[in-house]
Amino acid sequence: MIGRLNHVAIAVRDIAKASAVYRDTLGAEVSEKVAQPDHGVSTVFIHLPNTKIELLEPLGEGSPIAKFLDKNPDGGIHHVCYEVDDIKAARDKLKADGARVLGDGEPKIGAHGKPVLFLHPKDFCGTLVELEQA
Ligand SMILES: CC[C@@H](C(=O)O)C(=O)SCCNC(=O)CCNC(=O)[C@H](O)C(C)(C)COP(=O)(O)OP(=O)(O)OC[C@H]1O[C@@H](n2cnc3c(N)ncnc32)[C@H](O)[C@@H]1OP(=O)(O)O
Ligand SMILES: [Co+2]
Repeated sequence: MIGRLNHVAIAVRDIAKASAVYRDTLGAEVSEKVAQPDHGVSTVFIHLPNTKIELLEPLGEGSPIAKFLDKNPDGGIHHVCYEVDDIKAARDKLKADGARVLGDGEPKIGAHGKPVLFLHPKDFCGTLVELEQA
């Protein structure tokens, strides 16, 4: 069902500082910061030849990455995002198999303008999984 690795997300407290590490120390191509108010985060994408790194910084009250950063104050890998051809078909199969789809279960539009869903980390080897429609 899952296809390409779309991105690996890293949660950070200071996205400007993290962007500088990737741009200046690691020599990567780094995008501008974009606010994603529907998701409670700001994002920066690092473009690598075979995938992307998504830097996440909390935005507003009740950000979904706030607790994660409380537990991991230096930041850390927050989720992996896999592409699927049909996100609603993937959701329905995963639910039928007993996996927990987060939120209200309806896809939201993600950072790439495509539908995304999140799956509970306890059902996927301790890793929060994002699905993005290819
Ligand atoms: C920009 C848009 C989009 C894109 O297009 O790329 C994005 O990436 S948005 C990214 C941010 N959005 C989300 O993360 C949405 C989904 N997340 C959630 O619904 C919640 O954050 C959560 C995963 C259900 C966690 O809930 P929370 O209340 O924050 O924490 P808990 O303490 O209740 O966590 C329960 C349990 O799970 C462990 N956990 C939490 N987060 C992670 C994680 N990222 N990776 C691995 N494990 C995680 C947490 O430690 C708890 O475990 P125990 O302590 O053992 O109970
Ligand atoms: Co993501």
